[in-house]
Amino acid sequence: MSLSPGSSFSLASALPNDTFSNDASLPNSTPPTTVADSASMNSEPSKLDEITVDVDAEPTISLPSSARDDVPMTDAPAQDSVQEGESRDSPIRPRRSHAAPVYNLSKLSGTDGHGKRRANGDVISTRRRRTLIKAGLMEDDGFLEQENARAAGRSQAIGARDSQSASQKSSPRTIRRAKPSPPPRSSSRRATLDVATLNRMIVNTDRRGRKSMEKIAAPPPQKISRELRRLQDTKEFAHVDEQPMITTVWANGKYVDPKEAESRARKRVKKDESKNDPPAEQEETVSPEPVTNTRQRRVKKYLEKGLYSGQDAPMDIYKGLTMNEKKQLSELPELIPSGRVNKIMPSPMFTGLRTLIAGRDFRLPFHICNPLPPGQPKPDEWRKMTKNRFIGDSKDIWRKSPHYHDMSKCVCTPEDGCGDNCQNRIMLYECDDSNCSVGKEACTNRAFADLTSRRNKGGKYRVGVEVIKTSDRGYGVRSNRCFEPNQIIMEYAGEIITEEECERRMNEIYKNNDCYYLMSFDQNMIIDATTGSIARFVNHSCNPNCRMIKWIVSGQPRMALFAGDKPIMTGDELTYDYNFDPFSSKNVQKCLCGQPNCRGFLGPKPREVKPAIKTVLKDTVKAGKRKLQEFLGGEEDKAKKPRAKKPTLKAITSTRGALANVGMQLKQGAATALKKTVASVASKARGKKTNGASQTPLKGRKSTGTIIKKKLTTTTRLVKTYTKGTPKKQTTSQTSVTAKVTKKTVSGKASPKSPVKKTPTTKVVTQKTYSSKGSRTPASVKARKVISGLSSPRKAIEISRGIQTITASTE
Ligand SMILES: C[S@@+](CC[C@H](N)C(=O)[O-])C[C@H]1O[C@@H](n2cnc3c(N)ncnc32)[C@H](O)[C@@H]1O
Repeated sequence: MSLSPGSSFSLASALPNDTFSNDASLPNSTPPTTVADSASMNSEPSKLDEITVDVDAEPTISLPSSARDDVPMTDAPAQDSVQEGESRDSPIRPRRSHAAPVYNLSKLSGTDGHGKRRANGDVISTRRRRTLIKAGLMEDDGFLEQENARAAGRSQAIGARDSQSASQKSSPRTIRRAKPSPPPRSSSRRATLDVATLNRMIVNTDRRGRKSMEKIAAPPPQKISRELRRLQDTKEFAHVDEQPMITTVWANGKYVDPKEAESRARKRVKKDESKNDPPAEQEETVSPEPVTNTRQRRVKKYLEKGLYSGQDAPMDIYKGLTMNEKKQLSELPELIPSGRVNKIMPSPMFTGLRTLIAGRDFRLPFHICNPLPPGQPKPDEWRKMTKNRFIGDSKDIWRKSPHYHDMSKCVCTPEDGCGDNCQNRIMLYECDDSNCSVGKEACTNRAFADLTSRRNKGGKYRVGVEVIKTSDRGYGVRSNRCFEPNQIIMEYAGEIITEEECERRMNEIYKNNDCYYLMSFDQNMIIDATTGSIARFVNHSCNPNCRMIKWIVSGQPRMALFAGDKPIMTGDELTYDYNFDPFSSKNVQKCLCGQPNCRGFLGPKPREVKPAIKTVLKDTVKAGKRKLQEFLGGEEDKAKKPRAKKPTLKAITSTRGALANVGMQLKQGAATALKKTVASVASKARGKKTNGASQTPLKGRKSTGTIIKKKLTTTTRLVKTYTKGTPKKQTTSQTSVTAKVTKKTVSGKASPKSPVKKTPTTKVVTQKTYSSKGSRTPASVKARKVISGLSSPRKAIEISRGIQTITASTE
């Protein structure tokens, strides 16, 4: 093998400390097999061998094809080169003639001095050894040549070769090529590289190429999970099915038997065939071709005009609209006419254009609880509290003040169920085991207990209310469910404070507030629900659907919001009449309840009613007196005079309802209000009975006469109360209380003036207590206190500033 002088390169081989496999330990045991070996064996140590490669002598570098077939590709060039330089017939060489060429790469690359790796039992040479089997390097016989040529001045080598071949061949191409090639580059980056570097480059190139080839040939194994690795040798992994796979077909949740399906399909085909079969005479002529799929595709029918047929979009959608509506319409991009007329299923919106523009409120079905999604905004200052808490001196005052234990006791029977006639109910006392013998199951006068158990069960439906943000009145409360008339909804709970504390808070803490949450309570104390229950968010309305009522529960007064006389539907905003006392004109707030009877501002009930009441009262007093006279006279001279015809009333609904009606009648100024009231009570009672709305069993009700008497005397007493006392402060509480007094009177057959003396029953005793010690009567105390509070000295008035008076609550 020889290279032209110009194209020769030096092949450095590590000779003295060559780390070639056996060289260090057994120099003679393994004969040199490569150029490097032979060179190293025959040359002086630490001397670079210079191998001259003749680039032009192509046959010497690339084996003849015949020879290549016989010899492994990797070995051929090396062997050839050996054959050239050495004796092929050497007794030692042939044995290893097929060995791959080995290069001492560390030596070649100059990294032989970098370090050594010690192995057990090895005699470590002083140099690091690195063996590279140049397998594949010579696979392409032109590769080495090209690399060498490139490294040692490719242009020169190729030029030389080209010129030679050009002289040999005379094809036009070769002629063209024979043109004088540009002079070889005198300086090239690679040309100046030493052999070691070049070799390293060759090796690297080879390694990279081989790797990439390997990658293409066999992509790197994908990472598989441990479980799969364990399964690798299983048949399942290899997708080898030992048993035949049974596939089942299911349609509409039913197993489809393939045989059955097949037979059915066959039958269907037959049917179709028979349908499509030509007449018998033609049958003979038709060749028996196999029928493939004779089923015809069904033609789809589209509905051109459907539900809204005849409601084509108007060409001029602005026609007939007002200017404002036109403007609004033009702002709705989806309604801008596109020019296309929708002929298929026109939308009904074209007929409801106005509705679409204006929008329309709708009401959910009554049984749908549709709570707001969580995360609604809540006022920062609100701290929720579901039970009353005494603050400061209020506790001591409360302790010292009279309590209401044993002040009312009902005599209902389980059949009565503590209905409308229940003494406790009438007195606004909640029944419990201490004052009611009917029992938990049958008693229907345990609203607060019911509320507690309902809330304890939890859930939005049971709570039944939620805080909403109104458009103009701040927060409000709406129902999440339906409530029956007079059903308890929620308790108004908060901090119970004294008047002094209230005043302090008003002057110091709430002085800049727009909203007040102060409610007149009991014993001249106030519930401040700034920290309190949800009920504090209930807004005012001049035509409310709820009432705030104070009840005595286990001897303690408690306030709660109750549904009014009408049921409350899901989604209704809950309101009650604040009967607000703004104290000064500065505090007067505009009422935004939007009711037809709105008073225009948040304030007490109008005083204009007074004269009317006075007039009415006078008349009513007269009428009442007359009635009473008649009644009492009738009682006394029963035998002498025939009694007035009694209405056939068997039950009444509630005293409160009746009295509300009375109030209404008084406002109308009718002197005959009494009669009408009685009539309305009677009719209402009848109605309730018919409808079954009342929870009171009718069985236990007393005689009609008694009930009517009660009502009659009630009215009388009411009138007297107003006449004697402070008619301005008419309240339902008063009426309720008065009703009791009257009832006593009736049952005791005593005069209204001295009901106590003539009350023989337990009921009467209780009532007597109230009437004789008016200040101790819970409801009357409450009512009177408020009344006196409103007309009391300045301080009291100041304190009541912004307080929703109890009169409002109990209405
Ligand atoms: C007890 S708070 C009711 C809850 C209050 N809306 C809130 O956002 O907290 C009473 C205050 O609500 C407002 N309010 C209640 N009802 C109103 C009505 N009908 N019109 C105007 N404002 C009302 C007034 O500012 C009043 O002082």
